[in-house]
Formats: sequence, C-alpha cells, structure tokens
Amino acid sequence: MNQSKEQRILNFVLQNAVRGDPCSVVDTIDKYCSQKEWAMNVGNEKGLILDKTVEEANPSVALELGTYCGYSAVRISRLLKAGARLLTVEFNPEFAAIAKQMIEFAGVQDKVKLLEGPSEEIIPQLKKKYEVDTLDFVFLDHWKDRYTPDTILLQECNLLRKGSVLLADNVIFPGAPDFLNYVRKSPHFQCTNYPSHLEYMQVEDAMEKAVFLG
Ligand SMILES: O=C(NC/C=C/[C@H]1O[C@@H](n2cnc3cncnc32)[C@H](O)[C@@H]1O)c1cc([N+](=O)[O-])cc(O)c1O
Ligand SMILES: [Mg+2]
Repeated sequence: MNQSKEQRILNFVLQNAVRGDPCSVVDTIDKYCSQKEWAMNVGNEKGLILDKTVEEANPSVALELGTYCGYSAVRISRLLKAGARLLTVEFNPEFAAIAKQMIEFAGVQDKVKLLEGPSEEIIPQLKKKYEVDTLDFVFLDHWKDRYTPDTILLQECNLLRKGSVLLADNVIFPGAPDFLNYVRKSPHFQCTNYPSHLEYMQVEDAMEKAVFLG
C-alpha cells in the first residue's frame, strides 16, 4: 500500500532533522512542504505570528484544535515555560499516529498531550478528565466550520477566563467568515487581524487573535 503524504513528511523528518531539536523539526517540515509536497502546516510566515502570540500569552495551559502532523504542536510547545503544557486535539487516527511520532522525535512529548477524538467531544471533558481549570491560549486550525461552534463550546464549558487568547489560522484562505463575524461582533472578544500568506504559497491569508474579555 503506497505511503500517505503525511507519512512521507514524517519519514523526511526522521531522516533529515535533528532528534530532540524542535526548531530543526519545524524547519525540516517547512523544507519538505515548500520544495516537495504542499501540506496544511501553518508554515513559517504565519508561524512567526503564532510564536509572537504564544510568547506574549506565555500560557501555562494551551489548547490546539487540529494537530494534523504536529508541526504547530512542536512549534508552540518549544516556547512553553517549564511546567506548562499543550493539549492538542486530532480525530483522524492516521494523522494522530504521525503527530505522536513527530512530537516524540522533537523531544517535546513531556509538554504535549495529544487527545485523539473530535473537538466537540473532547472540549467538554477538559475540566474533569484532563484537569484543566481555564485555558490561557487556544490555537484554532481544524475544519474552518468548527471554529465558531467550538469557540461557543469553550465559553459554555467555562474554559475561558479574562485574557484568554484565541488565535485562528486561515481566516482569509480557506476562510472562516462566520468565525470572524462572530468574534468581531461579540462584546466578549477584543479582536486583532494579522495579514499574512497561505503557507508555502503567495496567496493572501490572515490570522485573527481574539482575546476573551470575560
Ligand atoms: O482545511 C484546513 N485545515 C483543516 C485541518 C484539519 C485537521 O484537523 C483535524 N480536525 C478537523 N476537525 C476536527 C475536529 N476535532 C479534531 N480534529 C479535527 C483533521 O483531522 C486534520 O488533521 C486547511 C486548509 C488549507 N488550504 O490551503 O486548503 C490551509 C490550512 O492552513 C488549513 O488549516
Ligand atoms: Mg491552517
């Protein structure tokens, strides 16, 4: 059975990146996906916006929706302070298996917990099953039509506190118009848009930061 693209990305990392070095893993994925096969990692241009937002939030508990191959899980977790943790949610078992190996190769497995399943089932379990009080940072990068329902679900589950930072990828391409509408109209969010480009392409894209006001 021929390999999947995600398996080829992982193999390229295992053969070319430096074990235990998250930056090397991130750079190696970017090298493969810009030169060989495009893939929906947040990439380096938007990755720098992600880095700055994570550093500014300096989260103790962070959540990522849509792990895919683990690129942004490695990218986020490399910036976390001692004792801080990232919970990342992925419902595709093949992608979860790839991401798990990517995270372990990067040496960030002690900071990252990969939760396998749909976000709409996992989010309501975060407090009791995963001992979360509130989330300091949330990266939304899963199916774009899930951004709004999951943002509402996070509020309903009392997982956001005054100052919780949401950062959403792809609000221009493929686009998340209902999410932009929802957070920009809501009195509970202070929004900032960060124009950028689609990963590895010259297509316009942007990230949206939405800070919960309580
Ligand atoms: O479609 C995109 N992303 C969707 C990402 C989807 C990833 O999140 C998981 N997922 C989805 N809902 C889930 C619910 N619960 C858990 N995992 C979930 C999917 O199994 C996949 O691993 C995308 C597309 C382009 N593009 O140029 O086309 C560019 C991008 O940067 C993108 O992020
Ligand atoms: Mg994306």
